[in-house]
Amino acid sequence: MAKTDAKILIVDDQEDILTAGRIFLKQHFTYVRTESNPNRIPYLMQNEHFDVIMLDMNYSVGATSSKEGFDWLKEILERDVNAVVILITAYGDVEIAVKALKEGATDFVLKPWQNEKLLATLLSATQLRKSKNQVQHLMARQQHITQTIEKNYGEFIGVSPAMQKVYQTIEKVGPTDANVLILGENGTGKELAARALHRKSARSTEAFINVDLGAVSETLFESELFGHAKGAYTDAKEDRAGRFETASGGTLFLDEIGNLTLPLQAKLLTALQSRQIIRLGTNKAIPINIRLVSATNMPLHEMVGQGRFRQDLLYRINTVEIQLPPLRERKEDIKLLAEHFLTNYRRKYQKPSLELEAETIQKLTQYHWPGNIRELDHAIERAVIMSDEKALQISDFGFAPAPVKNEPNLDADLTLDALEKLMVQKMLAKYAGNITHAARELGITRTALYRRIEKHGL
Ligand SMILES: Nc1ncnc2c1ncn2[C@@H]1O[C@H](COP(=O)(O)OP(=O)(O)OP(=O)(O)O)[C@@H](O)[C@H]1O
Repeated sequence: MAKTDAKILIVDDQEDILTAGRIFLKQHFTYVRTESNPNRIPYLMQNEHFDVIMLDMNYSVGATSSKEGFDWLKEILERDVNAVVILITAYGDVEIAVKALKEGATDFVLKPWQNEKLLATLLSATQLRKSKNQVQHLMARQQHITQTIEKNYGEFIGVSPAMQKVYQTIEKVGPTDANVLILGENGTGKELAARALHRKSARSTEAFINVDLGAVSETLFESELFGHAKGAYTDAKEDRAGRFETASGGTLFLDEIGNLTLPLQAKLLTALQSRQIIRLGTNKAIPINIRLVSATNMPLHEMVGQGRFRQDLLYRINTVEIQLPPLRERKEDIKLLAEHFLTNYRRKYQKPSLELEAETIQKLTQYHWPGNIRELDHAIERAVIMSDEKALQISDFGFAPAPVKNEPNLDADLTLDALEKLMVQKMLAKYAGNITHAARELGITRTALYRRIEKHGL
């Protein structure tokens, strides 16, 4: 049988125990080290990573209190919180074994041991160590990913009075657990605001989970939000937690909440009211502890009047409302934002000396920015790519979309690309720049639509 790849340390003052352990375990594990002097434990741990440490409880002649063993257990766990320690106890020391488990030991073996039992205990201990290592690795990776995302969703830029008000509200509301509804057109920074609220909260070290409700289909809604058990439906190949569960302890950001149909609004409301969810295909209620932040570009209050949005759901999600102003209503921020994006893209595209001239800034300020800050961001990126000059010219932007006047003449020499551009323009005009609706009618995702807007310079 192949040996298990693991490093085992046995600490015991009885040489016969060490010899027996070494001879037996070396047949099953790649590395076994024995030590009769517990005082060498710190040195050994400093120099080697052990997957499992087997630890005797008594070292002084005649000692039976196990005090030394408990002290060493504590010391080992202080040096490595993920250490997997198996205690070696004398027959009849059940109370001591139970106390040791409570203090962080993983398991115990009785002296003299039966080889088969010892092997089974050590195999599950090495498995546990492997899982602990994986968890640690995943946590480190998640932290790294979170930091990267936070960097992309960095600082808020803007000095306008409207934005000052937004900052003040975020400062006040962030640290509370209040449910917040963020309203504003596409690209005004709603997700940025939601992330800022999370960062300011006591939950900031926990997850920030984002659900784009505009992109979740009616059939997958429950599975996506509440999770499912294996076999709950054809494609449910394994048990899976939903976004509510994953966000537990942290913040759940429900983007595009105005796009939910009435039946789905009812399901969402039930989960929010009861503060628990039931995974699809099970009947066990799982308590959830989330801070809810929602966002939409739809006029939710009007929609309540029209019977398109449930009033009780609105009350549940809007303890505090934050209204993000469109960019055209805070023109004083355009210059700052443009310069901010220019700094980023100068670096990215290695054009360090590119400048924005006063005349270009003035033109940018006059434009109405239907796609708001996201549009400005993309416009600057495109202009930086296109520019051959020292300063960005307004012609590098080309952002004013030509209105779609006539239906395309399909008999004319129209390329597939030109046709795609026309379709995108038409849908954007039809839905007054509402990306979610235009994307839905085109049958593509919002990201895919943004890519096409970018591609065709719309
Ligand atoms: N005040 C701001 N300062 C700097 N960057 C901003 C600001 N507001 C928004 N942005 C940037 O603009 C882009 C769009 O912002 P965000 O995704 O938060 O908008 P949104 O309102 O959630 O959009 P949508 O409704 O389309 O989902 C992001 O890259 C974001 O970092």
